[in-house]
Amino acid sequence: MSQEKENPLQVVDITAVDQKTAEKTLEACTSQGFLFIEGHGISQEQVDELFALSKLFFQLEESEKTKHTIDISNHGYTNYGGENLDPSSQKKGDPKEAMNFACLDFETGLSKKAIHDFFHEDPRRIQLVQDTTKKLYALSIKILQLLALGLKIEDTESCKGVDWFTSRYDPKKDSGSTFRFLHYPGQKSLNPEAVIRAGAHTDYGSMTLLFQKMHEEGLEIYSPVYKKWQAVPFVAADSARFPGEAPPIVVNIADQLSYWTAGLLKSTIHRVKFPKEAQESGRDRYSIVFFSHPNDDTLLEPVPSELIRSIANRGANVESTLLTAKQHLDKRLASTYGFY
Ligand SMILES: O=C(O)CCC(=O)C(=O)O
Ligand SMILES: [Fe+2]
Repeated sequence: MSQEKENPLQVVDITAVDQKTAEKTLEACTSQGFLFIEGHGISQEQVDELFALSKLFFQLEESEKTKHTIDISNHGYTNYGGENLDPSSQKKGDPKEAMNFACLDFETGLSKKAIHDFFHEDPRRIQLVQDTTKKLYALSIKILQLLALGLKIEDTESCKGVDWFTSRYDPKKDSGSTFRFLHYPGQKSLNPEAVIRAGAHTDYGSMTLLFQKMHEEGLEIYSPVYKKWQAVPFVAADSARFPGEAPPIVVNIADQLSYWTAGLLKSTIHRVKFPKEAQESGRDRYSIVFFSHPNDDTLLEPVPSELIRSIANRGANVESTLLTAKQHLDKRLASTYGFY
């Protein structure tokens, strides 16, 4: 009998940027707001190295890790309880730690800010971070092109429809994009039903890409389709079709793509819990995440598309005044970390 867990999400092969792939991607983003992508071209070897690097970093002494504590630009290390993703219903912060690389320059793949010494101790570490950052940026650009094709965004004087999103993604200009290592320590003694590892939230950027590992599940979405919590399983790589490639990457729509599309694309609520198996094994969860954001000065206005005009009057952001990407991010970070 198959051991495979049920998967409520579509797995889309994004090798080709064409209308067929665009429509499949759009369909997933307008229903669950979450999907898996394969044909992404990132190797298993690279992902294994990333998880090994992340584990090594989190094994450092607390006093070492806190040398680069998270700052107002969302760059640096945050330890247990430092971040509260659901401040309205949780008093305490989340039981997790994270290392963020923010203020990214996508031509170099480096942060414009200082990075913890650990990543410079061996040049291979920083090269791995840089190379991955550039690849994840390129992948998010590809997905944005697919979404623009799926939405049939119209050409304007200044920009072709297919480039509407990506023209707001100048690699040198400031953005809220962040590359992040996450660690949720296993806690055998806790009641799995009661313990949330990352509180319910939507993401703040335009989309998020996420790597997770086998036997370290815990991510759940509040399905806009089924109106209930659904577990996101680990999906193994299809090595016959994609030799050497890492497993399918989880992609989710975040707030800014929802604003841009008057709510047509779903910025789905999600959280991380201790599943029963993790409770029994006491196993930690490691995940690696890329939050893709447009440039700070981008206005979150509806995109020029008939599909969006036809729903604009019932969209999610109809009553709100238009924000820029940076205004939106600052608002969300302020409540997450208790800034200001
Ligand atoms: O670790 C995960 O699976 C989810 C992380 C997450 O949702 C976030 O950091 O926004
Ligand atoms: Fe998230």
